[in-house]
Amino acid sequence: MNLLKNFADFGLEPRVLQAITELGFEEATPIQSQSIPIALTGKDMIGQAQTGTGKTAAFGLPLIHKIAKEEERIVALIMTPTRELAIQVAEEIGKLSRFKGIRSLAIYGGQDIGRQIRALKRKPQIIIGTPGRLLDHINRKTIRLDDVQTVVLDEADEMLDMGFMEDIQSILKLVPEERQTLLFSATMPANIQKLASQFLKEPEHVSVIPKHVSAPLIDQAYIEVPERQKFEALSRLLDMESPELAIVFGRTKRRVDELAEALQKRGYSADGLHGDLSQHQRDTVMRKFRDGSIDVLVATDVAARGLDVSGVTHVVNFDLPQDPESYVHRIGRTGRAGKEGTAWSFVTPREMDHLYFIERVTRHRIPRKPLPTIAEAIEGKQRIIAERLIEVIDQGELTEYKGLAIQLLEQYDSVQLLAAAMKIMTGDKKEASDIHLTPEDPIRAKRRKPDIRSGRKPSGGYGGRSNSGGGYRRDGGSGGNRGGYSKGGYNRDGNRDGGGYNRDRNSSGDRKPRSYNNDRRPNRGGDE
Ligand SMILES: Nc1ncnc2c1ncn2[C@@H]1O[C@H](COP(=O)(O)OP(=O)(O)OP(=O)(O)O)[C@@H](O)[C@H]1O
Ligand SMILES: [Mg+2]
Repeated sequence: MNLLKNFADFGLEPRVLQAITELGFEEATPIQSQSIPIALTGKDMIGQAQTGTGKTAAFGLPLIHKIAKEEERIVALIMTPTRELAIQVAEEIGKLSRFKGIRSLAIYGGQDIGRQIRALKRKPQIIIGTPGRLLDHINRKTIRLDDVQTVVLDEADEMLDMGFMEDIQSILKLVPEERQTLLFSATMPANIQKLASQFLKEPEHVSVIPKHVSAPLIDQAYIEVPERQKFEALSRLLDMESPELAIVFGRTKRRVDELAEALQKRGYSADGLHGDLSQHQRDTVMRKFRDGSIDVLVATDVAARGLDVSGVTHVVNFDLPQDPESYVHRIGRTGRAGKEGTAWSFVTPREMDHLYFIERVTRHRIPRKPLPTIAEAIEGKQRIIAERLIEVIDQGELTEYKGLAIQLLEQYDSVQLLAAAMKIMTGDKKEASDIHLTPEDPIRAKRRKPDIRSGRKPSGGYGGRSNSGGGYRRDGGSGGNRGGYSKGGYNRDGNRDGGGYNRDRNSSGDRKPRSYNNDRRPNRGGDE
């Protein structure tokens, strides 16, 4: 197959190409090369490619190309499992359709419905929404789907897993039969076939799974650590590596709250994100993380899917995820768009079997790494302080401090003075004795056939690593560096629909089984 890499060769209209150029996309990623021509023909398709390899534009560009600016009806519907993802996808669609003047709108729970109804009056052609709130609008007759020509299910497998099957069924019943349906995710567990056979017509399958991992973009490792030492391990890792931005995944909402608080006590700039926060709180945390006013985002799996924040250099699984799919998506929050990233997982001794299970399903061996020593942590912290000092010297503007500096140097030794300044900069972090984390029970390995995940291509694997086959060139090649592409303004994050939903444990610590039952359905009461 002769794959096109140049966006201009797809026959996309000039105003769409202009947006692509503006975003700094120099060439199409493999999933884009393969999907765009198929999507343009109007056929149904299933697209699978690794995290961070541009699936949004893969379905977004053909959609935008086809819609006429004058259109006043909703002709395209994109569904996502979480609110932040709806917001983020809407942002990306907005950027890609900017010069064409297409109107798109995000519709999600937790936001004032009146505001959404007013925005709908501006006649958007593309709706990006979470299933619950979409149904709400459909019932209120504020959204009509009679004219929808294209439906996209982003993170389709997760929507199933969250119990959205019935909602999706109800929504799709209202969309004309002769529509085009596209389904995208980095993971395709076997149950996705059920959804596909029900909603898609003779779909083309596009699967970009690299055969050889020449240079993984995500450096994965696990650290065996007893439950009660996890916090110390995390502190040491953060000190040693000083991530630009890090996401730390915890199993439950309670865990996230406690961990975020503990990190703050220790002087880290951290905050928590989970489904029990108000939408306003969720938005605020995400905005702070995006603009760098916090460096550590502690989150439940609400942040595992689709979230695209540039500058995330590290992902830490403070608690191992239950599902291998979740592992793949969580670590995929780093190593995106050709950038490198690091992903560590804490594994308690009793969870080693579960780690092997994740390795088997993802077909990737995760190397073991020793717990960083205190000396390494201190060294890391000091290195960062030294770098900061040098940066400040380079910036100049020190005149007003110089007088006092000279005075002090007359009385004290220079090394001693500098050491004292560095000690202050290190911050006065509270001891671990002040930190309280409720222990989590170990996750037990589930039985599942290794092949179950891969849908059509059992020979593949979705080890959550990008490489030459997966996406971008990492050697400064044209795809690897997005040049002047903006870091994204406000909310471009992922997030779950149901505020009360928890795949994690609820605050009282009960484990929610990961199966289809009503308990696991998003609690939309008061949320949608
Ligand atoms: N052709 C391209 N060249 C450079 N950057 C791109 C290109 N296409 C998309 N991107 C950027 O890459 C990043 C990741 O894209 P996107 O979020 O669509 O990934 P994804 O495949 O959907 O990942 P996930 O599985 O985690 O949802 C985004 O910031 C996007 O703007
Ligand atoms: Mg995505």
